[in-house]
Amino acid sequence: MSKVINWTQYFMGVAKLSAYRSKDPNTQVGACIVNNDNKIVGVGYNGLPWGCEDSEFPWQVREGELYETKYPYVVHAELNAILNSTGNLKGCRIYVSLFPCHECVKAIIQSGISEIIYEDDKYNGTDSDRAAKRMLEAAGVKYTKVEPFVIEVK
Ligand SMILES: Nc1ccn([C@H]2C[C@H](O)[C@@H](COP(=O)(O)O)O2)c(=O)n1
Ligand SMILES: [Zn+2]
Repeated sequence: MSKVINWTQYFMGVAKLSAYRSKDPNTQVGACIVNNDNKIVGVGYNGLPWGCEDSEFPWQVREGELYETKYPYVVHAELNAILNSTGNLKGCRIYVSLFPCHECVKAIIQSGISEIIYEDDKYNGTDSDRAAKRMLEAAGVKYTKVEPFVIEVK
């Protein structure tokens, strides 16, 4: 019999596939926004803004001057998905491979997205993560962790 995946696996699968487009050598993140009709209305991954060549900007992590790291330049997956989206996001869900940072959470709340579904939370307990959850709880935006899944093809 053919394998059928559920909606969560499907949309998280799209988010994770999108992550493979990221040039970040350390952390690839993907996001997929879905409306109440289960239609995909935006996808994104972490990458540089338009016109900023991957080969001309740094990809280093936290050592040295901020200017020489990736952090001031990278657009996060969730923000890219919001910016790439079509139409009103009120009541939509966002599927992300990694729990959003505090900056993306601000954009998620302001865009009207009402639920976050995520798989990884490697920054759990950091100040950014705690601030993100504090804002989500105040704003009444739900967040749900799902277990990673593997599709077996026979
Ligand atoms: N929810 C998230 C968290 C992080 N990102 C991006 C930003 C960077 O490209 C990378 C994190 O870098 P690290 O310090 O883990 O090497 O992931 C995102 O898009 N969404
Ligand atoms: Zn972020």
